[in-house]
Amino acid sequence: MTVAILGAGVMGEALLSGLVHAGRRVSELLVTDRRPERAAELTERYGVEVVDNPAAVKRADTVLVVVKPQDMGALLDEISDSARPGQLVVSLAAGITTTFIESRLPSGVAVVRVMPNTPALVDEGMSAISAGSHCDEAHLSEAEGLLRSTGKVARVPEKQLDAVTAISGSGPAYVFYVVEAMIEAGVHMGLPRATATEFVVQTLVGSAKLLSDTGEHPTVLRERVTSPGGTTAAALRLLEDGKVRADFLAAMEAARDRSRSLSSGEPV
Ligand SMILES: NC(=O)C1=CN([C@@H]2O[C@H](COP(=O)(O)OP(=O)(O)OC[C@H]3O[C@@H](n4cnc5c(N)ncnc54)[C@H](OP(=O)(O)O)[C@@H]3O)[C@@H](O)[C@H]2O)C=CC1
Ligand SMILES: O=C(O)[C@@H]1CCC=N1
Repeated sequence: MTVAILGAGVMGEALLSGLVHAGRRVSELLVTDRRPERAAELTERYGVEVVDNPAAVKRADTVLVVVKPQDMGALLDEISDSARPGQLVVSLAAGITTTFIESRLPSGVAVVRVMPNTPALVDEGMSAISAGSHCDEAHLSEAEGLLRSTGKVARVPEKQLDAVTAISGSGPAYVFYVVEAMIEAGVHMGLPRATATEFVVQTLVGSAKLLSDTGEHPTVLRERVTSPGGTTAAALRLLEDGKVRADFLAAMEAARDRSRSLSSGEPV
């Protein structure tokens, strides 16, 4: 079974590396990229064959499309003549609907839409997948199996994908933003940058493990840290006064709205 990855950027490489680590034979993988030097880099790193987009689609059973949303229209036009009914096309592009993709490919091509995230690079990704209109269970299971090599996978109705994009697709960026802010705070208070970084990163890793291993609600875990009249309560009061929680809600609504607008080709 041959799998082609069209677009070998951040997410394309995460998929490639996940598939290779999961034991998929390199001889059954193909990659494409707009910049030949990037494709050559991946050949050197993974031993994978680089071809052009139409050739990749002709040779592959399953095609993973991992270009930016703004590049999807042109790419689909380029591969349309090479795609065939029954073939599976899996799109990872934010905001691009299965209807948009299906309308640009021959009828009968099965389309699955995925929203992954960058922890896929370390096999700790969270991917949501949704079926297009010509998909059967075998297509969905196939897509699920491919994504599982980069972390967890869950099926969601496509109408939830814009919210998922806002929460888990963009989510790592919010976490890194908070980490940056905490490190800067440590530096402001006189800690060496390396010390602040080590303490913040391990606090993040430990807290994530606590959430995931115990399954406890974050409110319970937060309350356990917050001693009456103590240091945490003093910090949290400031965050509440600053409406940080409300800002998070508004920020993620902005991400969801941007995801919704991408299919219509709204300019950057
Ligand atoms: N990064 C993330 O956290 C996430 C990204 N996604 C989605 O994944 C997709 C890819 O994102 P990301 O990997 O970050 O983006 P990148 O820009 O890193 O990767 C896209 C790659 O596709 C190449 N490309 C563009 N057009 C073509 C084409 N016609 N044929 C072959 N290759 C092409 C680009 O080349 P060039 O460099 O020349 O532009 C680039 O190397 C996006 O649609 C994004 O919405 C989804 C969830 C999370
Ligand atoms: O910022 C973006 O548009 C992409 C989709 C989700 C994460 N990165």
